[in-house]
Amino acid sequence: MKRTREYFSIPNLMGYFRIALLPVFLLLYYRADSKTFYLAALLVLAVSFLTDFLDGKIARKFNMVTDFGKILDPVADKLTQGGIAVALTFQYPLTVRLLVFFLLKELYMAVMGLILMKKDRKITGALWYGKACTCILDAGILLLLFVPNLPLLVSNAVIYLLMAVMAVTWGMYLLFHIQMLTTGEADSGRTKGKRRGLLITGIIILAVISFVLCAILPYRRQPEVSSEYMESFQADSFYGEGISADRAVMIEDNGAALRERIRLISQAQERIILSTYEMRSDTSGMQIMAALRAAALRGVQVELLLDGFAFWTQVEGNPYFYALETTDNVEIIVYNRANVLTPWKGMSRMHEKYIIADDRVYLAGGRNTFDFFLGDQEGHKNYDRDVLVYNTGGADSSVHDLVLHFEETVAQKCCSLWRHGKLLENSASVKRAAAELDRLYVRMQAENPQQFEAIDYADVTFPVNHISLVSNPGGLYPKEPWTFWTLCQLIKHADTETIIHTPYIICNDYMYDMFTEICQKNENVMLMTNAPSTNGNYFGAVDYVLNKEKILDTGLKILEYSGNYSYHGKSILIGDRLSAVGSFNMDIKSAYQNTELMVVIDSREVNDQLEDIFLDYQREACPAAESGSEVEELFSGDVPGRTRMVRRVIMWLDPWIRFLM
Ligand SMILES: O=P(O)(O)OC[C@H](O)CO
Repeated sequence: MKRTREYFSIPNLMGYFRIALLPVFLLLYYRADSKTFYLAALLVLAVSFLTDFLDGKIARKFNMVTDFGKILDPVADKLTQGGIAVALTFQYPLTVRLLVFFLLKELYMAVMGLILMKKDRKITGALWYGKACTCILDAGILLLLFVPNLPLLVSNAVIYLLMAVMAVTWGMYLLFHIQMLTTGEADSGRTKGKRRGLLITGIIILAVISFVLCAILPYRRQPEVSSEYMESFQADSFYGEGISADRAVMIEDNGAALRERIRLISQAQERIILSTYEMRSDTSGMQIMAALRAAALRGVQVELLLDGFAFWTQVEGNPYFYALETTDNVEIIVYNRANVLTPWKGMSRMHEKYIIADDRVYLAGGRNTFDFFLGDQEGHKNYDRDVLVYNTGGADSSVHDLVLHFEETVAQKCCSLWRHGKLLENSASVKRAAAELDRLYVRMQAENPQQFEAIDYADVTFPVNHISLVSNPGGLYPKEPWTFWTLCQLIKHADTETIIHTPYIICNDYMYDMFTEICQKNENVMLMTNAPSTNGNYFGAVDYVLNKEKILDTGLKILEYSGNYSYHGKSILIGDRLSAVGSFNMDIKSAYQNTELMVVIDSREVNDQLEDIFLDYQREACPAAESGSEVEELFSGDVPGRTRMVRRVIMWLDPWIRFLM
């Protein structure tokens, strides 16, 4: 009778109620595709927390503390924590790993608790690290739960931090338990704790310094171009006699750039290759993913090559990319995946941006795969450029060279297939993301059917004499500056009017010398770059201001672009035949660290088209003044405080690490 009364005491009934609330919370959170469901789920959780807070108080105040209650309360706590972790997997797939880790740790704690109890070992003093871990875990989980749609970088960082905190705590518990089992008691004293704390802080500081040095030092020296490569260069090979199999046209408008990508993907029959430096799951990125998934589902082989740094900030942990990757016929390949254990490899990036459909058509240029570059998205825009190349059917088409280039790139050791466990594949967030991509594709077809229609590319492209691809050597670490050197040789060789458009210009001495050499031979070399106020890249803006005199001293005629949006196009007009378009910025990173791809087109018509485009931009540009007040402008009152602060930090860092910027 007493037992029955214990089971049904008010605090214990509150404990059952808490457990009963769990499925309600999970159901609401799972269905939370609108604010109402989401708030309802959070309300249920709040009621559960309140009940937890009150049941102990009631038990103590009204003398209702029972042995059964002592077990029920922590069980309800753990179930709620576990339930929250499960709920998080609906939104953030990576929390599956957190959940597994959490369960393993709790299992260990339960088993060790039983062993210690059996051996009659009593724990004296509070285990501060256990409490600290619970606090940090709760704070992190509540952050993930209450702040929906956190940037991926933040949610990933929180998840990995929580796992690291759990791992450290687990390690400390392990030492504690060993001590308990061997000596029968364990010291949780403050002095020892303080000493251990200092040691850990010292180790962390040392690790951070070593990490930074290892990441930076390998890139301080930049290699020269080998004589072998120089000897292999033949300027004439960039020009063609007669008409080649390729036809080409510049794609200038961001809306057209998205439409042409969708058309190209939806018309592909056998294979799509997409190489992109950065891809996001925003409006345009989602449309590309939806189209790629649809293509894969109809049997087209889809290969997506992503850079390893952007992969970490945009892809890892993103349910839409998991949904795409789990689709049959899709392979996601990661170039130099960011790894904290090998910081010396970290600075080499895959920066090429191109998409190929079968052996028929490709787009290559400076556009990344997100809203700043694709589609007409409100509030997001950069000006940029692709060249669309159409193979009319001949064996001499550059599309074959590009496919070969892709295959050589992904065959390198630094490229790996993205693999993840079945656990993630089957998580609710991934399944939901796949369904969302499929619905989006149907909607795109209904709302914008024209972009799915086949067009005769011959009608919209110009004849071409020859197309050559220029790229840097493969491998990680600083590379010979093949692309920079080759472009400079072409400019030198042509000895005619040349206009370079680059969003940023950050040069080392070799690059300055090369420009000086070019300008001594050819007075008509103009370079347009963003004015500091228009430059979307903090490093680019600051370094330009600091080194403007040096740039002007080379003899280059500099124009500063100050239109409505930041200019991101990377192209060169060489005389009246050659046009180079691609990913190459006139900076040290593009010259020595990144993979880059420039498409050099010999075609008077394409050259004319690019010249008109250049003139349009140049109307909104002014010649750079010898010395200006740019430094003050970077920090003027109109500039938002946060931007000013970032610029100040970069200004201080620039002389030390400009080779990485
Ligand atoms: O703006 P992007 O896409 O040319 O990338 C610039 C980065 O610094 C890569 O080197």
